[in-house]
Amino acid sequence: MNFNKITESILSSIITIVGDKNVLSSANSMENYSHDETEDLVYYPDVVVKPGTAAEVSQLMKLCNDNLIPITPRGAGTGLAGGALAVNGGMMISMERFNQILHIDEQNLQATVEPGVITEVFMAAVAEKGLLYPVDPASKGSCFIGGNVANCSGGPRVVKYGTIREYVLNLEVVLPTGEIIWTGANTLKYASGYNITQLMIGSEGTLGIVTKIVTKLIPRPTLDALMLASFSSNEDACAAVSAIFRAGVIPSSLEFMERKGIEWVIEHDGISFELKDGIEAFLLIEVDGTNPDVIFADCEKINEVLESYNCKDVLFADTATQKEEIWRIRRTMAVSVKSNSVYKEEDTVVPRAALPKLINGIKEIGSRYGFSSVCYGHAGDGNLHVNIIKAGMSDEDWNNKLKDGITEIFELTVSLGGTLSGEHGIGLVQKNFMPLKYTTTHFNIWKGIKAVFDPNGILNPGKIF
Ligand SMILES: O=C(O)CC[C@@H](O)C(=O)O
Ligand SMILES: [Zn+2]
Repeated sequence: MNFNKITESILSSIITIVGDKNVLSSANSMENYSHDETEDLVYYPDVVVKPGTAAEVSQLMKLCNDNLIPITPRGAGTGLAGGALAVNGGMMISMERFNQILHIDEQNLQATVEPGVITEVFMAAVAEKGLLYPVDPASKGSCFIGGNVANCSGGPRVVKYGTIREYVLNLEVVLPTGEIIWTGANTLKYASGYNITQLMIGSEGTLGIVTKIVTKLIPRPTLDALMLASFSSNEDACAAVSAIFRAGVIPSSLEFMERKGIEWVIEHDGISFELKDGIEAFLLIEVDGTNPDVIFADCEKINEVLESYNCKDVLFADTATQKEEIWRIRRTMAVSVKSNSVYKEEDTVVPRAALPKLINGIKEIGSRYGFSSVCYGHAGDGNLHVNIIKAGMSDEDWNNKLKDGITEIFELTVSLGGTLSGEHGIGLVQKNFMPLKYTTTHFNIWKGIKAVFDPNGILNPGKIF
């Protein structure tokens, strides 16, 4: 695609639309927008623009569409697949000024929220009304709900409550042509033609820019119980996962952590936690609800399963502080791994009973290619975050051989019935692996959809496929 540069006259049109205080163009002022949380990739846009209304987004889109200027939509920049990087320069549209919770509708258990609201801020606002919005990725304290929509985010509670897909009812979207539409209806059911709302979710800013989100809310569970089970092997821990569901329990979280990940959290975050010798893997298991007898019975069932899968020890968190500490270990793991080592992160997902084969395969591939990995993630969803660590690998192997190792990891994932990303998206860094799973037919369908929404291909070019 041949894009045009932003001329002086286009720049002055941009300033007319949003005002000059909402336009950044010096390298210094754009530094924060030149990267996200994906490894060490840096791409500067030519200009960062911060509109405040859907009408302004519409005018910006029209301007870029008419002049063939690429647009990169941007949330909080916490993405892990390079989806918000301005790989073609051009205009970055930052949604940070869309930061209002517009309405919490307690009659219908719904809320209308702008995309630049921090996920945790939204969760807290609905919690005040006794309600739950359960989609809480590890970065909930800094990510935007709009970015969560774009990436189809999940987090630890997906196993019981589902991804953001289950919570978005309707979206206001600005299309690259400048048209503004509502994608569906504020209803719990939708059988009225192709579902554009669902198509937008996970489209990684390639089809339109979301300017309002209507979400479903649910009543808050009042009770929870948390346990941390330790195992002497990854395989035992992973094998116990599907057995917990077979025993009739759906935990509200079921997370896997390798020992090395916890060691790095302790080192990086100063968390005090006793790691016993011989323990290699952990399952963090939470159940929630409103009936203490049911929660107690669920914990008993889980305990029985854990015993039969060679669990070495189960720590029940007694107090809110202890629960918070255990969750902090899990939630800070991504940041700790990142600050400890150069890494490359994969987001493999398989049907959950295939987890033991996946983790064993990843380690076996690593030993053949000479890389180590730290794995953790949402075991209840069959979703493992595989952090491949550079330490111990030569620059040459890292640059030349690693790609083959990652290809093998994805081939294994696909052979186990899985796919490339469970919740981080494809963005820039995973797109070359897409043919390992998807055929020309899939690519043709995607390209056809893209052309209908974005005939000039200006919106987030170079992402997904
Ligand atoms: O929320 C994030 O930023 C991503 C890290 C996340 O996938 C995790 O499970 O730790
Ligand atoms: Zn995750």
